[in-house]
Amino acid sequence: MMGNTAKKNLVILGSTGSIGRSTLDIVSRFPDRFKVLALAAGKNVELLAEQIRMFRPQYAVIKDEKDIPRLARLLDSEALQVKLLSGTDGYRHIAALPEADLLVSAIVGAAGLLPTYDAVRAGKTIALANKETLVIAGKIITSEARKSGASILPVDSEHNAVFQALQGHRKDDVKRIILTASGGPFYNWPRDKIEKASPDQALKHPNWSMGAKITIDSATLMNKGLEIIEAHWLFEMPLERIAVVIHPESIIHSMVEYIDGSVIAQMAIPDMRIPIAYALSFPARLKIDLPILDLIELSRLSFLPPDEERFPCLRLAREACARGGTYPAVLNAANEVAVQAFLEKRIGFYDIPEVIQKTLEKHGGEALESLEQVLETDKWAREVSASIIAEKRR
Ligand SMILES: NC(=O)C1=CN([C@@H]2O[C@H](COP(=O)(O)OP(=O)(O)OC[C@H]3O[C@@H](n4cnc5c(N)ncnc54)[C@H](OP(=O)(O)O)[C@@H]3O)[C@@H](O)[C@H]2O)C=CC1
Ligand SMILES: CC(=O)[C@@H](O)[C@H](O)COP(=O)(O)O
Ligand SMILES: [Mn+2]
Repeated sequence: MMGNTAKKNLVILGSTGSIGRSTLDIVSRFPDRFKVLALAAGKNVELLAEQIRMFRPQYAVIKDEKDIPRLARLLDSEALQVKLLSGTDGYRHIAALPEADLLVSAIVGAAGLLPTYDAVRAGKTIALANKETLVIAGKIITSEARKSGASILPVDSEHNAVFQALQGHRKDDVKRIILTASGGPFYNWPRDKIEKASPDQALKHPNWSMGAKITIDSATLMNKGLEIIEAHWLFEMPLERIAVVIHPESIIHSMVEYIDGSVIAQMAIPDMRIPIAYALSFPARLKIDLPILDLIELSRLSFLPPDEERFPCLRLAREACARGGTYPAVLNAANEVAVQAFLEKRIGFYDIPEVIQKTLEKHGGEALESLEQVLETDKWAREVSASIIAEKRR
């Protein structure tokens, strides 16, 4: 039982990533409020070792077992008290530790699904950054959360904004959710220029500093497509009542429109430590020393409609959500494969939506019944999209 003065025991999946590092920045500012129980990284052994030395968790997990000896060598004898685990079993073990109060789910991609699912089944509070989990298995995750009593607190800036704008209001009074999108680096580029965009250009997000995968998703607008599906599950909102507006300044992080015409927006500087702090401390707020939002200096905020002709991923995501069942899992897996291929310069920018569309066209589609089915669909879609890419390169 958490008292007012008890520290929250945190498990942080993806601690070496952009969200993980921002989370640890917040934790380091509030040593009286939070204790790091477990950390989990992918391959960044050096950074994980540094984090272990600094935060002294009881558990740490790395993806490959073969990296454990190198990780152990980087630790001093005191830090070596940590129990080192590896792989999916390790992530799943720490996700459901009985002594954990809150799990930060910040592994990128479908790899975050199983540990997040375990935390949900264990009835934990989950600060959810890993949107892919809800995209591919939203029905299963939300239904398990209802059964176990798990709370899912959104970290994704738009969903965190919507969550804030919903506080103190009646769900029945909501007319629409309006998600803002920066539009990415290419929102005002013509199609023929976007077509030749390089990974380096796509990785230059105008407002946010994030991991490579989500940054490319922002450039294609697939990020907003995934966020529509995420909002659909998180807020039980029908697809047709989730709108997207391009807002290049990323100051309004999203809005809720009510039946009386009131629109409640959450605004802040684009810094993920703000939504992370809110999720970590909800319903309280933490006093964080960050630059203020200076509206006079900003002077204007702008809004434009999204262009699905230049950014077809938005349409593909909406269609996959409308078709439902296993389609969003196919969309997500094909996107992960295509984004990786783009980053490795094996395909061009507009090959991303093409690969996703072709993969979706090959899919039969089933009603979503089980986690196993999600994993099988994910595997199938990865194989199909990889073969479409291989065929294109022949
Ligand atoms: N960054 C942001 O501002 C935002 C991110 N999100 C979401 O949060 C999640 C994380 O994003 P972000 O922090 O940017 O991503 P990063 O790429 O910066 O970090 C990803 C983290 O996941 C780990 N990881 C990668 N692959 C695997 C794997 N197969 N198994 C286990 N761990 C793995 C990485 O480990 P390592 O580096 O050690 O290999 C790293 O710790 C994504 O789902 C993203 O959509 C949502 C809103 C905003
Ligand atoms: C910070 C965050 O939540 C990201 O999802 C961000 O919103 C990406 O920016 P886009 O609006 O460009 O997708
Ligand atoms: Mn977002």
